[in-house]
Amino acid sequence: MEVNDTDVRRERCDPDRPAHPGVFLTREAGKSDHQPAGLSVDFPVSVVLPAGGTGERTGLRTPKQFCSLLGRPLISYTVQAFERVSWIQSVVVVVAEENMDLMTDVVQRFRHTKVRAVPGGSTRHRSIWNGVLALGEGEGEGAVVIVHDAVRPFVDEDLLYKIATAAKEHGAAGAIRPLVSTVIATTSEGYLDHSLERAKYRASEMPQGFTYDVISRAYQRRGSTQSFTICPADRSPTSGSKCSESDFEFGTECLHLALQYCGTNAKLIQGPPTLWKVTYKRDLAAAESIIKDALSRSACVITGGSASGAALAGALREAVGALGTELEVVPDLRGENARCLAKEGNFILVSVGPSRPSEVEALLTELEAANRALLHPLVVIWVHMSDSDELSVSGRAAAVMDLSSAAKLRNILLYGIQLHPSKIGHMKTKQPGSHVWKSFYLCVLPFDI
Ligand SMILES: Nc1ccn([C@@H]2O[C@H](COP(=O)(O)OP(=O)(O)OP(=O)(O)O)[C@@H](O)[C@H]2O)c(=O)n1
Ligand SMILES: O=C(CO)[C@H](O)[C@H](O)COP(=O)(O)O
Repeated sequence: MEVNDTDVRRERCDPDRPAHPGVFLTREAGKSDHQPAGLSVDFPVSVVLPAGGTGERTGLRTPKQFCSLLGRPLISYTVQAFERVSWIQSVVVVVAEENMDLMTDVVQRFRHTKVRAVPGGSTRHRSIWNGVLALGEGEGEGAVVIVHDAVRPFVDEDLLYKIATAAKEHGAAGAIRPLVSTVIATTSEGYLDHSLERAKYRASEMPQGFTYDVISRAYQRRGSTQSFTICPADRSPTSGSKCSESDFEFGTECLHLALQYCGTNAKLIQGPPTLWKVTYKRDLAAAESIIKDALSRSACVITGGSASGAALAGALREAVGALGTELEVVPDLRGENARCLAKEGNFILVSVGPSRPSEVEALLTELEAANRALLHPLVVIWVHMSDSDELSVSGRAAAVMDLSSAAKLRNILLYGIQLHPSKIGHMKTKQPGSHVWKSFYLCVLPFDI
């Protein structure tokens, strides 16, 4: 999926206009290698992810948060988005009682480390409140709680930081987006009653952040005798009233509860278009394609150290660079180059001359040891250029096919491409994108797909 520059520019000029839904970056669970330099907070931050819904609007039997995107449940992507942020201490995922085992399995399979699952309630507000209660007062004074729908997987650290620090300062903060459609009120007979001036309103999105004091008091039930200290952000709560059963049953907005019952005016922060919530079945397909797109944006090319391998890799880099994919070329994965193992992206192994499936085997072993195919399928392409007339019908092709079948069981998709120099022509002397590169693509022979 391409982000159209014009859309992005337009959004920058006119914040009231929504643009393209955008892209996101994934990282491995528990790792924070992408962390923008210097982001840290000096107060505890925990997260509540409500994931206790049934996803009725998708029309699917499986709740959307457990639907699989590239072999991994949606909830795992959302958890990962928080887990990779070093200054977030813990994540409470709230799931329906009957899905507790499923969630435990997700946590184990994808090796999530900061996560705890607790049972949800019959509505979103009840689930969120259960999550806040599970955090407990142990969170302590001054702690910030971020609430985020489990079905909004594309949230980045920058925004989380802005929300957390604004919540700390103002008591509550929430992400907003410009409205896509005008909001109108209807009469009970189904006629237009009035319409709202679109530019004055915003869509309330997630994440939202609260000091622990504010969120705890916002959810205090009527009739509850528990007392809370008054937090600094407190101004004029509505005549001492507390959250009603009707709020718990029909409410859709935590920021509203903070305003109504703590007198806290949330600070609003415009977030990126990627905050959109997976609601319908088509959103699952869109989320998967965004993930796929992000995963195919970069790859590491390993040349084996030969000059011919490096030349082939260089030509490949220029060609795919023109298509928007970034290639990092290294001779091997030793020493400094081992950093490529920790980076997002796929792998291309280039070899020129005699075929050596053992090189491929060694790479697969390294990738497996680094857990590179744990969170999503990893693509490895072996590009082999050989003068030999014998192209694919050979013992070595069979060997690669065996490797490919074994790799597939480990979530690695191995593809083999054999190039024959006589069919490629003067590849090195031609510009990327020229007819020679077209023939590069045309003369590939897959060992196994
Ligand atoms: N009793 C509930 C209902 C909803 N949620 C969570 O709140 C988030 C946003 O809600 P929504 O998109 O409405 O999810 P569902 O209620 O599952 O969807 P639907 O309304 O289509 O049934 C989701 O992560 C959902 O799992 C929850 O934790 N507990
Ligand atoms: O945007 C939100 C809060 O501001 C919520 O995600 C939204 O209200 C959830 O509503 P629903 O569960 O009905 O989709």
